Amino acid sequence: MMEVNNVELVMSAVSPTQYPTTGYPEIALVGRSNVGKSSLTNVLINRRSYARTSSQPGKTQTLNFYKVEEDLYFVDVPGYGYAKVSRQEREKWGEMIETYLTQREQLKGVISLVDARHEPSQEDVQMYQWLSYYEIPILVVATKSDKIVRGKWNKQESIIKKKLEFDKKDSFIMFSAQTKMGKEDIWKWIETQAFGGNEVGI
Ligand SMILES: Nc1nc2c(ncn2[C@@H]2O[C@H](COP(=O)(O)OP(=O)(O)OP(=O)(O)O)[C@@H](O)[C@H]2O)c(=O)[nH]1
Ligand SMILES: [Mg+2]
Repeated sequence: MMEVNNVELVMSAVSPTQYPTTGYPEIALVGRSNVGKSSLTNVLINRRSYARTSSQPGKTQTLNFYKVEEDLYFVDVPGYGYAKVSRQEREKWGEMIETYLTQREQLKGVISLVDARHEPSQEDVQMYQWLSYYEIPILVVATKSDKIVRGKWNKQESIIKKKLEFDKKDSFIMFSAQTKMGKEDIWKWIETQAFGGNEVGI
């Protein structure tokens, strides 16, 4: 697992002209508002509260590029499914992330977060199907697993995979930002996508 000492939020971007130009591989995090994207980012980079987490959904409004060492970027994508934004804002959001996800050469994979407790929403399914269509490597992370008893993890995994029409070529990991369960496996997936399996930075 990559040992992270240095992280920097280098850019909050809304358009391609603002994306970083260093050329490092990028891993994006997507999921509905409040699902735990910022919390996962913080666990991966060993910070308690580097990426802003909030109990108020819809806090993150831009593509946030976190530079991890001189190796890669995590891109925190603003959450979908936040009801209180206007249709116009939603359309703008859609355009921003569609442009990023379909046109960014440096993008090596997407971590799609779902809530471990629930069947994925229609928007979760749409996002997963959409990423599949563009042949983007996907890791589905079922987060907040600390909120369900261990005995139900397998059942929840089946429910989530069935609803998403999960493809075997993708990966699935149960995670908790509270217990950090799944962190090492998520790092392994990231390193494989970003560097073809060669560990760096240790
Ligand atoms: N128990 C538990 N709570 C979590 C976990 N992950 C996130 N949370 C909580 O869920 C809330 C939302 O987490 P964030 O990480 O801010 O969610 P986000 O997806 O970044 O939300 P937006 O930026 O609004 O899209 C916060 O109160 C977190 O503390 C987890 O694994 N377990
Ligand atoms: Mg966030």
